[in-house]
Amino acid sequence: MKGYLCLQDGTTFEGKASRHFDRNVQGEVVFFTGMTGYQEVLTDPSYKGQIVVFTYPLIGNYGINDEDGESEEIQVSGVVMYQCTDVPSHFQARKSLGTYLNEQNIPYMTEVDTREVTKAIRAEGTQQAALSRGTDYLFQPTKGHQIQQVSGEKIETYGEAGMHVALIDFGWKKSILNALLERGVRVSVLPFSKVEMLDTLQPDAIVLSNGPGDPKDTVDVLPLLKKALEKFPTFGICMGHQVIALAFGGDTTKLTFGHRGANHPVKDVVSGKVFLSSQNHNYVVKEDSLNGTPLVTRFYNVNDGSIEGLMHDSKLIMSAQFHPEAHPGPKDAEWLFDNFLTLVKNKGVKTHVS
Ligand SMILES: NC(=O)CC[C@H](N)C(=O)O
Repeated sequence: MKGYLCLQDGTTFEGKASRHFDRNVQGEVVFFTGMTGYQEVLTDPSYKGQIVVFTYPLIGNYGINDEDGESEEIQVSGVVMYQCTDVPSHFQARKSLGTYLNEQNIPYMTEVDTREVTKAIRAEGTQQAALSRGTDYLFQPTKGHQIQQVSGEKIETYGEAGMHVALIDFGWKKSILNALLERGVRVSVLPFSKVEMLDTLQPDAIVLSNGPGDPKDTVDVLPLLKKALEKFPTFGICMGHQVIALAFGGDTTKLTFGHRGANHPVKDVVSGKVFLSSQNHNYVVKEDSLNGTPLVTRFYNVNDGSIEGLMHDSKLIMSAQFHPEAHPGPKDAEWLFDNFLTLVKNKGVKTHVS
């Protein structure tokens, strides 16, 4: 059966529709360039509501396992691939990717020229798109604020003892929690709408999580958050990084087409080193908006020069636009967790160098 990926600019792509192609889905269309990591991408809450195009031509070859989910369920609205294998091969594989998508009623398309789709997105920018049975899909107005859809409602605690970190939940990935637990940290996951609870929790440090949609959706909590940032050592990851910039009076803007993949080079201006990073974002901090704020740029993207991380000029506040927790992608930036936790332990103030 035929299916169509319809972009809002009128371009359409034909492909083969999956078994559960019985409802049209609309979402922002984005492309991910990693060769592996599809399970992590599909379950990462930062992808909430998006239609993901995998540019690598063969997806699903190691199946779906019990370990790699970043949350309990698939978060994307639809998936577009060139080829999706029905016969996975891996000792941990529990089911095929197609079965997993069908079980959760997520429509997907195969036999799509994903290179052509990617070229269209690169030329015209990230936009709304639909998976539809026909080419005449009628676009609906979009409803914002995806963070509310993925952020939890109550405080959850993990780990027994050790330094206490509050993980502010904008839609956290399991790998961020794991990176902290592996380092002997006790974690309280705190919904972003309950930031005022930090005064009761009195953590040793806070980590601001990743999350879906526009970082400006957090505007209501920014004044409270800024007070917390000035009080507790803070590390912001992806949306958390963007929120730190906004809280201190910086600004964010949307890239024409975001960074999503496992090999984005980032330069650390402190060490002069370049490393590869895992990325998934549409928005970036505007460099000129940092003038007059206490934030300075620590990391740059080597490809397009955009800001990849910040540090505060006098407090222990640091951030990364990329994903040091990886999953998917290289672990080359994992040292940032060690760096941050060591600085917290040593009450590091000015130096952010490991
Ligand atoms: N992974 C994230 O936290 C993404 C942040 C934000 N939603 C963006 O697209 O830029």
